[in-house]
Amino acid sequence: MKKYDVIVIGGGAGGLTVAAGAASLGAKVALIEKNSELGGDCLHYGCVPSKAFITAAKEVHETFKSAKKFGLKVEGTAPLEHAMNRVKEAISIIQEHDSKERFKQLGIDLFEGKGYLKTTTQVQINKEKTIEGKRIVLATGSRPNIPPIDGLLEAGFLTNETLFEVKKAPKRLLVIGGGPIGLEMAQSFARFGSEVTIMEGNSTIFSKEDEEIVPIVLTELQKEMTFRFNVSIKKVEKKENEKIVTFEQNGKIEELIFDEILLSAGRKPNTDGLGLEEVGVTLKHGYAVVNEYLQTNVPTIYAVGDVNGQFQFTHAAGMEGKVVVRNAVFGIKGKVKYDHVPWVTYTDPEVFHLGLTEREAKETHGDNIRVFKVDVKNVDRFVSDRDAVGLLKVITNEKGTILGAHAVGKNAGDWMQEITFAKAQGHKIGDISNVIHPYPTHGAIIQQAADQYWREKLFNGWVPKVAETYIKWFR
Ligand SMILES: Cc1cc2nc3c(=O)[nH]c(=O)nc-3n(C[C@H](O)[C@H](O)[C@H](O)COP(=O)(O)OP(=O)(O)OC[C@H]3O[C@@H](n4cnc5c(N)ncnc54)[C@H](O)[C@@H]3O)c2cc1C
Ligand SMILES: NC(=O)c1ccc[n+]([C@@H]2O[C@H](COP(=O)([O-])OP(=O)(O)OC[C@H]3O[C@@H](n4cnc5c(N)ncnc54)[C@H](O)[C@@H]3O)[C@@H](O)[C@H]2O)c1
Repeated sequence: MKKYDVIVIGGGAGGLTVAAGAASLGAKVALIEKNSELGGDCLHYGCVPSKAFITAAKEVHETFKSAKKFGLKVEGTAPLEHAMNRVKEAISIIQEHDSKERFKQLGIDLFEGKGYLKTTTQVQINKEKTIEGKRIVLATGSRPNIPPIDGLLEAGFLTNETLFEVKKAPKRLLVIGGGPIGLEMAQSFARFGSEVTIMEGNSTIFSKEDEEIVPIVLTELQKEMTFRFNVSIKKVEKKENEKIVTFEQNGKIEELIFDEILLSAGRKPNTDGLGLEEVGVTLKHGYAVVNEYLQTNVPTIYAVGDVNGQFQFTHAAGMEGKVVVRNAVFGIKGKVKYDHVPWVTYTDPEVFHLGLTEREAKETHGDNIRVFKVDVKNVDRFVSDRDAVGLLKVITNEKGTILGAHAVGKNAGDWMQEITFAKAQGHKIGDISNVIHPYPTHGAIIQQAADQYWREKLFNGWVPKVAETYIKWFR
């Protein structure tokens, strides 16, 4: 039986980081992937195709908007096929980074097939070959959650795994679930001409976001699609090409007809059929439970990425992968820290999230917090670009240490990155005031928040008193 230092099961964002990191540091690594290509969900059915689709849709939207502004005439509906071709092109270009050749050149043994844990150190591939590893890293990701709605399976639906194969935008599209997948894709389909309805079980969208950010983005999204909140979908019936959806909202039963359904109702971990329970790994709601070292209760088995149910983002999987390389390969006990993990929802306008919301900061720090807000209307570049919808919020403690930062606005994901750096490096909000921001950039909004901190200090602290005395004396 072939022996390895590390066996990685799953060749997505998390697994590839562990495999490449461990191999480049000299460990003997086996990587098992059930699909014919590496890259996982992010590359094939997630971040990459969705962002290519979003950009194509944004271009179509901007074309109509700009034409109207300039009194030009643009007619018709953009063909969805062009966008889907772009999606394929993006995948194939980025696929080269994750090519099998690249990983083989790092000395990694690649196995195509399904991994199954025979023991706490042995993995069987496709019930044929068995290999042994000192450490095993689970990086098997997640898949769409399919809620038990009567008739849904029979009526058929799209998920993130099938939506990028669609050739023509459905006329009436129902999106079940108003999380990031649903919202990003709903807006894109709307921009290709679909009449989109989002049905959400909760009373709002963006439930993890700061409460002042949510109404701003919701108001913008409502201009392009219809939202139904507090909905319980009872059944779906297919009649010829139509899907009849019966649902309850505010105690009232209603029926609506759609041409297609997109399911974006959360994720399920890929832990079934892996033999985890048999070797004693503890699961919670199907996710592999890990400690702060990303180790399961079985000391030889670690878990990174979506499968451990912590932060379901590519950059979080990558960060966790690096922690596991240290812990599983070198035995240096490094703890995983999520305090500085930001995320962005790529709706238009975008929503950026880092750290505590104002409500969470109040819960943990009481009244000893400061909140600095800048409306994008007060930032010249947003005004001159006519993109003056949005808000920045930075939440600090009394001393100016950044606890959280949140923003909604055009390309917020890009211009907010500076604050992630500041927070991660332990810089205080006031430090940003000394950073020169070229005029007129969108990023200058962060400097404006930092300037507020100093203004508050100057006008409320000991400085004005000293200054007053000094000026009197000086005269
Ligand atoms: C539509 C969509 C958009 C998204 N957009 C973003 C975004 O913009 N930014 C962001 O940060 N995140 C985004 N995400 C989330 C991101 O895709 C995931 O968090 C990320 O892919 C998780 O990486 P992973 O390595 O845990 O899992 P994956 O990338 O899913 O990789 C798991 C791999 O394991 C393989 N596998 C599973 N079981 C086995 C087995 N038994 N044996 C062998 N191989 C197996 C799978 O085939 C897969 O290749 C998006 C997700 C979706 C669905
Ligand atoms: N931009 C990004 O970084 C990005 C983009 C897409 C996805 N992701 C990642 O993927 C994860 C999964 O995204 P998601 O949108 O599928 O999941 P989600 O869990 O974030 O949201 C699912 C939504 O569906 C609702 N829902 C569930 N069942 C329902 C039902 N039967 N009827 C009506 N509503 C229902 C839930 O209340 C929830 O609001 C995200 O949490 C995120 O970590 C990230």
